[in-house]
Amino acid sequence: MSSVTGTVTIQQPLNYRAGGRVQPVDGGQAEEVYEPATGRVICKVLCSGQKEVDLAVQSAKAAFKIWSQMSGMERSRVLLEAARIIREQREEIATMETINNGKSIFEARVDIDISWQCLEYYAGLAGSLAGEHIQLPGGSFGYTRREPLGVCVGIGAWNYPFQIACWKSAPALACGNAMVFKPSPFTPVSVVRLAEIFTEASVPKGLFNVVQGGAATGQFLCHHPDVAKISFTGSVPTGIKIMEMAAKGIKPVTLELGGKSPLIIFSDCSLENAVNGALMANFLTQGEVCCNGTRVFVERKILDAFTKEVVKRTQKIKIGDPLLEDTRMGALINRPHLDRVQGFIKQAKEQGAEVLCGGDLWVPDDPKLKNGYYMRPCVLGNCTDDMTCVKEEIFGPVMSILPFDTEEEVVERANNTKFGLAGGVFTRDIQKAHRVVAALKAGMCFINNYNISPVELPFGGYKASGFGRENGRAAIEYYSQLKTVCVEMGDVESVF
Ligand SMILES: NC(=O)C1=CN([C@@H]2O[C@H](COP(=O)(O)OP(=O)(O)OC[C@H]3O[C@@H](n4cnc5c(N)ncnc54)[C@H](O)[C@@H]3O)[C@@H](O)[C@H]2O)C=CC1
Ligand SMILES: C[N+](C)(C)CCCC(=O)O
Repeated sequence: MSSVTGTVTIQQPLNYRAGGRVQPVDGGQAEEVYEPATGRVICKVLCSGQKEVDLAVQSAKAAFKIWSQMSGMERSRVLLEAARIIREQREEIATMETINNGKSIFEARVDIDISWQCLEYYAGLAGSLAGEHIQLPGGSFGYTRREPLGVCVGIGAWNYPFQIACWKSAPALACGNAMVFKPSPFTPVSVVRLAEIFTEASVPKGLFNVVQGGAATGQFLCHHPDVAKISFTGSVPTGIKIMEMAAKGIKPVTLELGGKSPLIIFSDCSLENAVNGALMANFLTQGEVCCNGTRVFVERKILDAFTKEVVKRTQKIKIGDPLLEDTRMGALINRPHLDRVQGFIKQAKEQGAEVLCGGDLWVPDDPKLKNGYYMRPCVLGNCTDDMTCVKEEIFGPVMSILPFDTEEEVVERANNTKFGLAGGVFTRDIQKAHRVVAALKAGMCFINNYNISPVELPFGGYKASGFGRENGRAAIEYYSQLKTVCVEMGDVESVF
């Protein structure tokens, strides 16, 4: 693949089943796939119908029979090999991700590193997944077996296409499950590469399959009787629908949904670290990150100093061709989304917020980028808790600054949201730091940093941000089930 923006087209089929790329046997509605940096169509994706979804599930079911019988150590070796191949092909995968998503190559490389680290981590756990032995009276005993669930479905969002697929498939496969994955129709490309890598690493054919499509394809997957579990990353409204469908089949679900997370900056922080943290919390992947700390609460004493510095640094963010080495912000995912983000900024102004920098469209000099979906990262001042920009997830590069006076007040305001994905605090006072994160109603909290992703740590939400966890040991619980075996060593003492 040539790595120049504006040149790539993709011809190969984007479904993956039984160990190879295939065209779907039914459905067939074609959706255009864009390169956000240029607005160019790079391919068309064919949405899968019910028959194709069934074939993918049957293929996974057949592979499950083999994979689930292998030992954890055997599975570990295969996953380690997949991690090695991803590492080896890091540049090619990151380039593909940048072309299809619009994020900078700098960030895409980090995403791919987190992806292979995730596979390595679960490969490491696979060999030690086990039940326990429990002694009972008279020499009898019981034991538990940690068993896989079967065919798991993964449904992904478009902001971290490859990484989301790894966060779901790595623990699923480590536990002995098979998977059918459906990426967002906006970013169908890189996940098929992951499927090929699993095959190259010698998983049984059909263990990891990809079906392409939107809501209709997703519904066929969720309703399929042979699907044992659904892990979903996406918006709250779709999460609700997924849970309703899962309820009909009594299928367990993991929901990684949206957020409107607070970042609390106390006056006793290191200002430089806090400013860096606020940029990390708001501007990765053009702000299209579920756990972003978009409500930046700043203690009034340092409001001016913090605001001045954060605006200065935001204005310096290099926007441009995402495949260039020095670009730090690329293009948003598509035109409707860019318009939506612009709409939030317009509404914020109408409601009394002040645009301290950015928020307007970025107009490139390079003619090949002129139809790309760029905007300047935005900092909003003069915000209040009741404004739409402070309440709703914007999913774009828009930070809202909110002054506060006391710890008690800020904790209450930080928790005053339907969401609960993440939260952060910057302070040098260790007691205060731990006290405040303990009081935050959010699943992923950061002290003196933000938006880093060690795969060893569980990630997931409270409240409307969902439930279940990805990463860390915790994810094992969501991809396995316990069988209890009770063993009698004596005679049966019948009641009858
Ligand atoms: N908590 C987390 O880990 C993350 C959450 N998100 C959230 O995702 C949203 C943005 O992603 P989008 O792709 O726009 O979300 P979305 O909810 O529109 O779509 C997510 C996925 O669900 C599929 N889908 C849509 N309707 C469906 C249905 N009725 N049945 C089955 N599948 C269906 C889509 O095709 C896509 O693959 C944001 O709200 C963001 O906060 C995004 C990334 C990470
Ligand atoms: C990698 N990280 C922490 C920046 C974001 C992960 C969650 C998401 O998929 O939005």
